[in-house]
Amino acid sequence: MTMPYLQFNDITKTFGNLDVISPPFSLTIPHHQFMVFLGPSGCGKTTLMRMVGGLETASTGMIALQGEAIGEPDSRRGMVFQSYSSFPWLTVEENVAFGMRFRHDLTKTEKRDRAQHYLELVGLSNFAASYPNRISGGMRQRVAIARTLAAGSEILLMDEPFGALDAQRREQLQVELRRIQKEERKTIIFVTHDVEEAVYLADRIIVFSQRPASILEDIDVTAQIGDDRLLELRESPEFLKLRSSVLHTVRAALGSTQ
Ligand SMILES: Nc1ncnc2c1ncn2[C@@H]1O[C@H](COP(=O)(O)OP(=O)(O)OP(=O)(O)O)[C@@H](O)[C@H]1O
Repeated sequence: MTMPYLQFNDITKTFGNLDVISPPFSLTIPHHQFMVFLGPSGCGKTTLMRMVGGLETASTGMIALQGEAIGEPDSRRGMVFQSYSSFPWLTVEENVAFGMRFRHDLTKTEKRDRAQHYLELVGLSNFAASYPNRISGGMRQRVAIARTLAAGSEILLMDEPFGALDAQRREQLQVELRRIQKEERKTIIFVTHDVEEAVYLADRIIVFSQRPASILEDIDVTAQIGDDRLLELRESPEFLKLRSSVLHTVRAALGSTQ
């Protein structure tokens, strides 16, 4: 039997008197899966993600990565949040290189090559020497993604990373992220409120109930719309059908009838 890659084993979480994850939450995420967590505000998605990152501990239960309990944050698990705080006194390339500061296995030249490779991947080669306050919010988000990839994280934990972007940049980054995830074979947990974004990006969507969070639905997106996410797919009948059914599930989670 193969070892599960990332496994939530009977997790519960309480903050004081507040039950955030309950009943015990269990989920297995295979290697290289693009997983999207979708659910009402405040239901506990971020808390679950922070647990994978090692920033929060479960009240009961365990999260295991390849059979080993998750502990302190390390560079295997990289986090990208909605608002990225870059260092204004470092260039774009230096900000990306900063993600590799603990990679003592890499020489200075290798770090530089890697930084350039990932900047190219996110389409920012021409801005390597720019300073963060001279580029747009969307570009800064790409810097954050490049930095996390350059660090060599095999799991990307992304908490509404595109939330603050305008629709056009958001769509562009969705396309790029999906491409990078497939090319680099990353495992991603991506939190969003946006159903369209969820369906476009995900191999699989977990829809959460209101707090305390439990799984309302586990949707195999790839089985329904395939692996190849061309932009045109968003207008296809199968995409629209799935989007509408996910929307209904999310509305049901909020307790409204329509
Ligand atoms: N450190 C903490 N101490 C006390 N309560 C907390 C703490 N962290 C989170 N909570 C509470 O736990 C609940 C779940 O929060 P969480 O951020 O995980 O939700 P979420 O589903 O990610 O919400 P959103 O989509 O709005 O970001 C919220 O009610 C929040 O106020």
